[in-house]
Amino acid sequence: MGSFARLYQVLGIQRRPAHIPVPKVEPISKPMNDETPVLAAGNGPVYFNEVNYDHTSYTSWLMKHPSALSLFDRMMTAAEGKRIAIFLDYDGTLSPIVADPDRAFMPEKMRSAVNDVASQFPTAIISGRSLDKLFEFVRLTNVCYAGSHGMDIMAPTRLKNSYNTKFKTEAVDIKANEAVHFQPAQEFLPAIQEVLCKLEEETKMIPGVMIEDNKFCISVHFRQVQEEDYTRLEEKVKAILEDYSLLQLTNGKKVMEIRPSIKWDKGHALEYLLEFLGFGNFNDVLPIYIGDDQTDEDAFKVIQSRGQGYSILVSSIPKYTGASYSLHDPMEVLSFLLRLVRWKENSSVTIRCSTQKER
Ligand SMILES: O=P(O)(O)OC[C@H]1O[C@H](O[C@H]2O[C@H](CO)[C@@H](O)[C@H](O)[C@H]2O)[C@H](O)[C@@H](O)[C@@H]1O
Repeated sequence: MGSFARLYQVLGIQRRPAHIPVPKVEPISKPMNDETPVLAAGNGPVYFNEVNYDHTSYTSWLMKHPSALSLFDRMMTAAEGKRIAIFLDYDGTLSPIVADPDRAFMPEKMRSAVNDVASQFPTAIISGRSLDKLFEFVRLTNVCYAGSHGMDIMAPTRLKNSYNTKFKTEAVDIKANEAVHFQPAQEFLPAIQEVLCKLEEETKMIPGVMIEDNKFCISVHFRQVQEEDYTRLEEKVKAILEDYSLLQLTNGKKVMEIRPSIKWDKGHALEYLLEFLGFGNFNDVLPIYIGDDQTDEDAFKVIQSRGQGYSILVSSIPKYTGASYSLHDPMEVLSFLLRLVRWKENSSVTIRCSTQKER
């Protein structure tokens, strides 16, 4: 048994045995499972999942979105002398996707790697989870956090160089360090709370539904719902939302997400955090963003439009993405983070040695 597998076992994380295929699940009306379309030559969009995609298509997809591990040296040579900042998604990136959202623990090795990365580079974790839940999972005090898809940002004040004062209130993090909170969707909280109560009441008769309160967003999980109940669930959710025109419905990995209809997403959170870190006005800044889900595409777009930085999609299947690079799964994310730390340590030694020689 590999060390990760052992770690998963100790932590009680569920993994699907390799010989049991993931059941093929049809989308509700749009794709609502783990799969996103890839273009099959001449045939229009096709939905791939672990059952029906083949390795040839993954290999040709890799040509367009090469592995950030294979190209690590080349990427880092280009990053030499730049101010690097690291942005990480949580579910599916730092923790494996598991059936029970409450048990999506971060392996200890990953926590230690993120801690090491954060001691070398400004680091932020941007997630759809509530800020509290995210902090409970990660438990590191040297990183910035953005929960609710970027609508709830908490950053240690000591990491701050400059920031936007709009919507800002001073706060204190659990270790009593000063922190900055940024919550651009506060006015939506009453509506979100109302919808949460209605959803809990009106979906409780559908077995397997799990409603997750992510503070400024709500996740309606259907990973454990029987396929024949999908339509009923979707109808119930949509009927509730008819009375709330300021809330919108989006899709993630076997989850429907309800969130405020404001122009604020993970891409905006990335820009906000760059500004907060004092990196907003420099043209030698190189953000590295790693994420696995649809909501991470907004951050990939920001990196693309800045014309600087590396966007890395975590995916074991071919997908439409704006990311330039890829990593196969959280284990590869771990390897990438460890290499990053080693690269930084080695480049610091090289700089120290050459400065000493010059003296
Ligand atoms: O932005 P992220 O950190 O990727 O969060 C997105 C959603 O992730 C979680 O749900 C997903 O992971 C669960 C645990 O592995 C899995 O059971 C679920 O099917 C996935 O959709 C989280 O529970 C959601 O609230 C987040 O919005």
